[in-house]
Amino acid sequence: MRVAFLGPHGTFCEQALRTLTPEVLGDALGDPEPALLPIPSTTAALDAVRRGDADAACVPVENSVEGGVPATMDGLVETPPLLIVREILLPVRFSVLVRPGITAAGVGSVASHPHGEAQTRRWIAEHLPAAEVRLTSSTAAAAAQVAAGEVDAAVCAPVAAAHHGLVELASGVHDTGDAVTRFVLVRPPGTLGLPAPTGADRTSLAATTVNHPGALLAVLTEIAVRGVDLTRIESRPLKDRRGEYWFFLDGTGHVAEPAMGEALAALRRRCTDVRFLGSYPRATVAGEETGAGPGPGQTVKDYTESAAWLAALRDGSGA
Ligand SMILES: O=C(O)C(=O)C[C@]1(C(=O)O)C=C[C@@H](O)C=C1
Repeated sequence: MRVAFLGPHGTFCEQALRTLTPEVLGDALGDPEPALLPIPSTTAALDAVRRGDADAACVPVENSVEGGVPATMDGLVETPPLLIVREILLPVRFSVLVRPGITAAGVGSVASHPHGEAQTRRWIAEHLPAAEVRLTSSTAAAAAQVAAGEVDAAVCAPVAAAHHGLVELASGVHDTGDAVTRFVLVRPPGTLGLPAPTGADRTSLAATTVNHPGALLAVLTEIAVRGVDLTRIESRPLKDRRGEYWFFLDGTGHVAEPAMGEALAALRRRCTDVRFLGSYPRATVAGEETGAGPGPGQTVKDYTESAAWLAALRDGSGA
């Protein structure tokens, strides 16, 4: 199997993918040791899976400082559908890499991925105020441009130095400590089925609805009344219908569980379009709280018991 990732070698995306153990990869993809395939953009990585040139892709979806990655969100709602089967949380720490012999005084230009630039903007303004800032398709692409002599410095992962023959001019240059980027592993639905529920899962979906007063509130209410803990909401324009949006919603729970299943069915009735993007084990970083549990009447046991009670009413055996 081949897993596409945002390349070239040395990206945070590659590091995230490499944190997955053979056991997890075997479980998620059916192959514990897939070949890793660097692809120059998130869009191209998702396209490669849709075309069958790759069997899965690892792509960045959001960063705790800069927010969602628009190209990934737009790519996830395209068709044919792709299924998120794992999420990976990677703490991100940036270095400034240069060709050997270059000093800060010799840096006239500095390059990074837009999310990398956003997380180091203050540092760059203070330490390289005269440098022209250039944006690249990934942080490692910036390192490759430095190696090729096209730009003087790259703001990227320290591991990119070894891949591109560069040296560290500065390390720990991020403006906010403890930044985390969330990546997802996607594959086509079908063959392997969904990841099994673990009891600590997340479900991702995208929904769009016609505009009327309270339309979004109604969507959120369907989720809230079933005790699903909403962990993210973000919107992207529909693009071909001005003023209409995809709402990207993440909530705790698995589609196989009654609360999430019922919430999805309700959204299907209420929304113009709903895309199920996947149910997969929830990742946490060290020391992170997992959030509040279900409220009164909202546990899986509560749902199962009330469904059994209703079934008995319907078949005449209960009252
Ligand atoms: O360019 C990379 O190295 C990536 O993996 C992409 C990405 C992102 O899209 O947020 C990942 C982590 C960092 O937040 C900066 C860039």
